[in-house]
Amino acid sequence: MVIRLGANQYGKAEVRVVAVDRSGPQHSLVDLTVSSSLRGDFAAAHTDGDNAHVLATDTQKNTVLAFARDGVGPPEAFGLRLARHLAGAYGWISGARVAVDSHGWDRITVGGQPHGHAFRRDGGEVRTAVVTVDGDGSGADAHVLAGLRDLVVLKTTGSEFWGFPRDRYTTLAETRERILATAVTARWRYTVTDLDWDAAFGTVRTALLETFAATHSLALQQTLYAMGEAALERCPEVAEVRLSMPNRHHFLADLSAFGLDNPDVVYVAADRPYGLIEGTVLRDDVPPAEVAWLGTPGFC
Ligand SMILES: O=c1[nH]c(=O)c2[nH]c(=O)[nH]c2[nH]1
Repeated sequence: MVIRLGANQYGKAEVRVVAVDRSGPQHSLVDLTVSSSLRGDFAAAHTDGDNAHVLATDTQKNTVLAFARDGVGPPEAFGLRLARHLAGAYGWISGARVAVDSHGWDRITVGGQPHGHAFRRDGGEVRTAVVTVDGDGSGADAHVLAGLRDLVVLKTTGSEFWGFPRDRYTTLAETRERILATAVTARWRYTVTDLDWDAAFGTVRTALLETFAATHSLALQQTLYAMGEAALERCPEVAEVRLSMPNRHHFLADLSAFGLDNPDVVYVAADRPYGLIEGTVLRDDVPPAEVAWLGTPGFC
């Protein structure tokens, strides 16, 4: 029997970095959580404790902070800079993955005027980017995923669920009227590495939101597909969209014990369990790039 080291990667997870631009009277800030992972020949560190190939995770953290000194820009661009640098740092490093979560802040309004240096955290939604450089960081081997998570949406009508099979365990009533609510996690893969990242992100996010609202839903699965389809239609640089959408069930409350009817007014917002609807929508004329998704946990 031979025991050997299999796939491995290592890096610094969740470096929290806030970079402030004070160059004008209206300050701006970016608030990031950055995780780096390196792939390559690190066998000796595992088998012999030989750290000659180990770019310390502390160094990786410092690199994140140092790179933020020069301005950050969109998370995709920051991830590309970092991943290219890390992948090219030493010959034994064969690739780098950098994940960047961007936390939004809104300017506080005082007396109707946007304040220059006071901000309010803008809810739970997070913009995400994952850059993978497979190779020495020089170019064509880079992949960019953009995305978002915890985009919480709800519609009060335009959602039905019926026509599903019934067996001896089925109790769910068919419905032609229900609340549809979810917290969208989405990641999409670009076919390019040079793009107006903020504009493309805005296009896809708007496509997701508008389609959630506009689709008369017969199932969350149908809404998911329509959202992915709209993203691909509106952003030609996107090859595939992966979506994970928990069905945040809202059950009509039974008020009959109180002698009250309930004509679609009062709902119990259930916490768990929840349906979990996940899917990929993709162009079939673009080659897959599984390396872009390596290390991305869960469905997307
Ligand atoms: O949109 C839905 N899809 C399902 O698969 C499902 N299953 C369920 O119980 N409710 C729902 N709703």
